[in-house]
Amino acid sequence: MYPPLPFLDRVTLERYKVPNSDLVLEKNTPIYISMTGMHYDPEYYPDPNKFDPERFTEENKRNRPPCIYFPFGEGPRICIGMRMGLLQTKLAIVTILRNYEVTPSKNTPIPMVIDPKALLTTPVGGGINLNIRKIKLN
Ligand code: HEM
Repeated sequence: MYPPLPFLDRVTLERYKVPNSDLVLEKNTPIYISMTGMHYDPEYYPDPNKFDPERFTEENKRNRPPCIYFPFGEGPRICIGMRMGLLQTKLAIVTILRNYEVTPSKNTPIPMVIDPKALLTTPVGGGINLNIRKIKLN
């Protein structure tokens, strides 16, 4: 749910009237799109701070409108390294979880508090404390 990059930036190439509103964006207006805001919008993600992997079943993904979950951006400038990023992340998680048990500690912030001054999505304090225990394989 937490996008590592919390927002996308764009610039209008021409004057644009936002449909169903009086808002007009002049040419060359910088636009910032909050991915964190979209990913935590209770209209699409009820109880957004709850850990609920069911949100990402194929059926639930299909039923959401586009651009409601887009951690790699969207459109012609979507992240070119998306597949590599997903692969690396899954490999890292599997490599850790096959050797270690990871559990919250008494110092784990739940929910995580995001540093409002950080450019990237970063917890306040710069990290998340967890208990890590090596799994003994027979
Ligand atoms: C979990 C990992 C990653 C995340 C969450 C991520 C996220 C993003 C996001 C949000 C954008 C902006 C897209 C937009 O404006 O619509 C972007 C752009 C980009 N990313 Fe990634 N990225 C990841 C990994 C990678 C990797 C592994 C590479 C290269 C090997 C990469 C290369 C790029 C490049 C070159 C762009 C600019 C694309 C353009 O402007 O045409 N990213 N990424």
